[in-house]
Amino acid sequence: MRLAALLDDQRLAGADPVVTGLAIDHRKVAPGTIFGAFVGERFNGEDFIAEAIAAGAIAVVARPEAKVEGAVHVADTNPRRAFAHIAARFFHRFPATCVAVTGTNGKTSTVEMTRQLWRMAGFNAASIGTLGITTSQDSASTGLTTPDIVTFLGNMAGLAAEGVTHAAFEASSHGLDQYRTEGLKVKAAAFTNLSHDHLDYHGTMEAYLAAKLRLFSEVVEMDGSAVVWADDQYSPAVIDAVKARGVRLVTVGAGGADLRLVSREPTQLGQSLTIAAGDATWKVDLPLIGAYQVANALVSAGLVIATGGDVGQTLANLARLQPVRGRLERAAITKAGAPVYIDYAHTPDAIEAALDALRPHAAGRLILVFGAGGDRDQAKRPEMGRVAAAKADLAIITDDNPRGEDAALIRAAVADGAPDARNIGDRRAAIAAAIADAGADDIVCIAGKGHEQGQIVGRGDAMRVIPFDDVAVAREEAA
Ligand SMILES: CC(=O)N[C@H]1[C@@H](OP(=O)(O)OP(=O)(O)OC[C@H]2O[C@@H](n3ccc(=O)[nH]c3=O)[C@H](O)[C@@H]2O)O[C@H](CO)[C@@H](O)[C@@H]1O[C@H](C)C(=O)N[C@@H](C)C(=O)N[C@H](CCC(=O)O)C(=O)O
Ligand SMILES: Nc1ncnc2c1ncn2[C@@H]1O[C@H](COP(=O)(O)OP(=O)(O)OP(=O)(O)O)[C@@H](O)[C@H]1O
Ligand SMILES: N[C@H](CCC[C@H](N)C(=O)O)C(=O)O
Ligand SMILES: [Mg+2]
Repeated sequence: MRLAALLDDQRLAGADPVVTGLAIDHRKVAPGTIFGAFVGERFNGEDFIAEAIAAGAIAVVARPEAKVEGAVHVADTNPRRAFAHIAARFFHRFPATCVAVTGTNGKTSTVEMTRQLWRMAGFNAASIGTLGITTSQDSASTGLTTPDIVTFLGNMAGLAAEGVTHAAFEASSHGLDQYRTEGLKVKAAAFTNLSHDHLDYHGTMEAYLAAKLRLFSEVVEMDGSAVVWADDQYSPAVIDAVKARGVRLVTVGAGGADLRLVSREPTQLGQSLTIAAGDATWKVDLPLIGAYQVANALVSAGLVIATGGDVGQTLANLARLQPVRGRLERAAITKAGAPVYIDYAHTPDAIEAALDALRPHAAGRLILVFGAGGDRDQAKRPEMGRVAAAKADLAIITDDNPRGEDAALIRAAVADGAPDARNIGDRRAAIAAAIADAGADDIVCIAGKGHEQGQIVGRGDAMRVIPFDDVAVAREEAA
């Protein structure tokens, strides 16, 4: 592809070079690359423009005030957005139906369930998010929920080339704020919920909400749909944004108009749901426990239906959903007979949702092992402690990716909200203590790491990932 066509600028037609690729890190620039120079948290990408051009960059997308000599300066006051749109034109072929999910909790679960429902309907479908890239054949990890824009669009184009027609992706608030999942046509966007997380980055709940709302007010296609979980405190704000934009609104939940949750009864292996859609009422045996899984399943069904799925078939297929890795996943039964669940809860709200999900299944006590990540939102730590103290019968605070911080100080901050909790830094020892303490009627919940495969310690060059898998450790300690 040639630069003039890509930038849609005929003035460049004279000496029109071939674009070979795109990069946002100057160390990845090769001859023929378009370089995106962004002002970040740690670095100013504009400081690397000269080096990028020396390495062969033919154009630089940067703010108007940036100094660009020896390459085309694509000046834009919002270079991240401009770059995303150029990158989308470069990769150009994406799955025909792409949908995005935002919210504090439930994004990974929802994109994965959406993928499964599409697959059951016979489509070649994929999901992209915290679990990496998942198709029916394959799964590959990417590190971040939403990696950088070049990786994201490159992956999406790769999926399309493999024949994937339907893709669901997580739009994290960081990703939305930094235009990391931009440029391709989003046919439907979903909102799950909003609660305390990532305030280290966004500062206030208002700014955090605003980052998420952009998915509805700017990103989703005008002829697309917004699927909104209706029962969250912030649902009205999202619905207002959807109405202001004028895209089609689909609401789901007890207060939903399109898929209305009429009742929910726990069964031995899951829950029996009654769902009203239009004039019809459907009974669904969802093979998953917990109110939160119902929410994610209904949002997924909403996305599938909003993009053309049959209502009856989609709701019937909910009965065949497979559990999502690390989301209330039962890993083991202890010698005493207590089930051990692994969950990815790492916010106050998620801990509450996970414990509420398990409570009806515990004749005895709920034992919780949990911790908070380092170099992330500090304000959520005592809140997580408070929810744990209120909702668990025994809480054990342990380490969860201390990163560059002193692990003992992170645990102390959590303990501020849970003064009676036990404090066992070593995660394996904490899991072993919970398992040893659990009686036949008790349930153990190990929260915070879900599918993760390592304990992250240190920062920068000193960062190390020590292999650690909650599921494997729970099985070993329960054996
Ligand atoms: C706070 C944050 O989100 N940071 C992300 C962001 O960094 P940034 O734009 O601030 O980048 P920076 O490091 O200051 O550098 C500025 C620019 O200079 C460039 N640069 C920098 C150094 C250099 O030598 N050469 C160079 O060209 C960089 O590529 C960048 O474009 O953009 C980078 C590239 O896309 C990301 O790798 C980085 O994620 C960091 C590692 C991170 O930990 N992010 C987490 C918090 C995150 O994003 N998490 C969410 C999950 C949220 C959830 O699901 O709950 C996610 O979506 O994964
Ligand atoms: N709809 C929901 N409401 C409340 N809590 C939920 C909901 N869905 C999931 N959770 C809780 O949040 C945890 C993480 O779920 P999931 O990975 O699906 O969310 P996510 O939004 O992708 O998280 P992340 O921000 O880390 O990417 C779950 O293990 C569960 O404890
Ligand atoms: N996507 C989440 C993951 C947190 C998981 C938890 N194990 C931690 O490290 O805090 C985040 O970036 O905040
Ligand atoms: Mg996720």
